[in-house]
Amino acid sequence: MKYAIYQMDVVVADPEANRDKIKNWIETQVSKNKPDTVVLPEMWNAGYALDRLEGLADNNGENTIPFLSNLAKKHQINIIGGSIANKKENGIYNSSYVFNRKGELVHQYDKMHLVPMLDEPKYLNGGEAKGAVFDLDGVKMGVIICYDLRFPELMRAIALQGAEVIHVVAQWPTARKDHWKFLQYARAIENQCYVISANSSGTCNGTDFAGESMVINPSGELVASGQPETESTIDASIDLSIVAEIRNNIPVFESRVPHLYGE
Ligand SMILES: NC(=O)CCC(=O)C(=O)O
Repeated sequence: MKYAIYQMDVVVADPEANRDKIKNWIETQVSKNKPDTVVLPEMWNAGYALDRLEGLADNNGENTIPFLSNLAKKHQINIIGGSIANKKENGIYNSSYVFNRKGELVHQYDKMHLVPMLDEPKYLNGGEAKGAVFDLDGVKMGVIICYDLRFPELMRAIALQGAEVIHVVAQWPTARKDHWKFLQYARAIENQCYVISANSSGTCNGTDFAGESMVINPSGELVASGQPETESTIDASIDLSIVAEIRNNIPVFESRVPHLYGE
């Protein structure tokens, strides 16, 4: 499966400009490399303009869902749609949508762990749906959002449901870039799955975002990565046969003893 990852400089507080950027970027990728799957970063509609989200957030995906669905269908690509600020009945969420090649919405997820260091708990509601897997081109996959990466329980739950590829969509700051990188290696190794991330670059309210989006294989080897702090595209192909191979050689899932973990 061929991937193109958009390590995007999100235009703060300008959803229309960001939709234009994404449309142009997808059209360029399709004409250049014909990817099977593209990945977008976190909060790409508004960035971290949290105090202005009342006016900027989408309403239950009413702009984002048709926008991404049409692009997926038109170009026959899968889209891991990053995430957006999204207004629902009882508040604003950080919501992710995933579309298959037919433009069908196959998965949605609201970020469950809100990041205190970026003030999310003050402005957003946390999602309450259980982590779940979806299917793209016959492959079981998952998606988590940025700060979720610090909670191994969530990725483990998704891997236990059979995910072979887990995406991390992010706006992770440069200030903690080593955590960003090492946690992704750890999650890939412990869950013996591909970890594929799309981080943003650029700056919002004095916070610089790290870039360095990554593709890590189930053995913990780096397949591809983006430049630090620079808008760019990461192209990578993944070989799914490695997942079964590593899971056979080091049978971590069979060696688990959950009844002894005191949960
Ligand atoms: N957008 C985020 O969730 C950032 C997470 C972060 O800054 C951290 O975990 O550190």
